[in-house]
Amino acid sequence: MHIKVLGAAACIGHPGHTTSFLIDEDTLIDCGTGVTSLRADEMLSIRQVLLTHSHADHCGCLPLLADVHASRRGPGLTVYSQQETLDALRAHLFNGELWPDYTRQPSTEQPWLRLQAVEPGYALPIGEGLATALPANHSVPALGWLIEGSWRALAFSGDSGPCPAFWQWVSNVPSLTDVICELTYTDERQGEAARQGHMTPLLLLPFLPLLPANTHLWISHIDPGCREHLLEQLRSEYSNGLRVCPLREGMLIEL
Ligand SMILES: Nc1ncnc2c1ncn2[C@@H]1O[C@@H]2COP(=O)(O)O[C@H]2[C@H]1O
Repeated sequence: MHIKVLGAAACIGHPGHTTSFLIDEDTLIDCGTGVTSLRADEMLSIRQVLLTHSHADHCGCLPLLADVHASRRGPGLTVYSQQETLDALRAHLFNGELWPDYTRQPSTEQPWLRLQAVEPGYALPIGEGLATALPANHSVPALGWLIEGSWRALAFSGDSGPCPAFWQWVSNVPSLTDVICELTYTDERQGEAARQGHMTPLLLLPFLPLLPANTHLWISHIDPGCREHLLEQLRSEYSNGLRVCPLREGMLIEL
């Protein structure tokens, strides 16, 4: 299995795209603006979206992706997320006003967009691997996702402030080699991080010793105003063998 980073930024603005990762050819984690770099035929190959939460930087391109399937008579998509997130999609995106209700078109029995409610622990076979919903702690209901390939496993925190249940979970995955963790603000902005359900280096620090020493820690969702300072802060506060790198669009992670 391979995971291609289509978007990992907190905001748009060239060259940044918001969160979207493509797993093999048919599965997306989140549907931020990163998905717009795919060709239409690649979009038609996507069959499922593992959605972390309802904020627009993570689901804002879902109406347009569903429209590619509808207008080109594609196979349609299934979105997996918590019930609250799916309710928000129905109420605010696919409501017939902001966008056609593709959860009921062309028919309620076989719509272009199918919504499947999941909770942490729900496991879904994808390709030769497994995707499992993980707990998260954000300003709206949110999930992380664990992706287990044949040999290696990657955990994604989604947007989340401190969430001990997430870190306990991933530290018990024997094949874990990679963690993508959001780190939005520097320590000086801990107040905003707490209000919005985001991480700073100091908030992340207590969880890092739970990871195997050679884990790759990829940082996503960095506020563009504090990128270099934030990475310096993390490296100066934690220098204990973890390989820490900012996640970049276009990167491929093999599992
Ligand atoms: N009080 C607030 N709570 C949550 N998000 C906020 C608030 N004020 C501003 N925001 C912004 O809204 C964004 C929603 O998505 P994010 O959580 O990625 O980042 C959040 C902030 O950039």
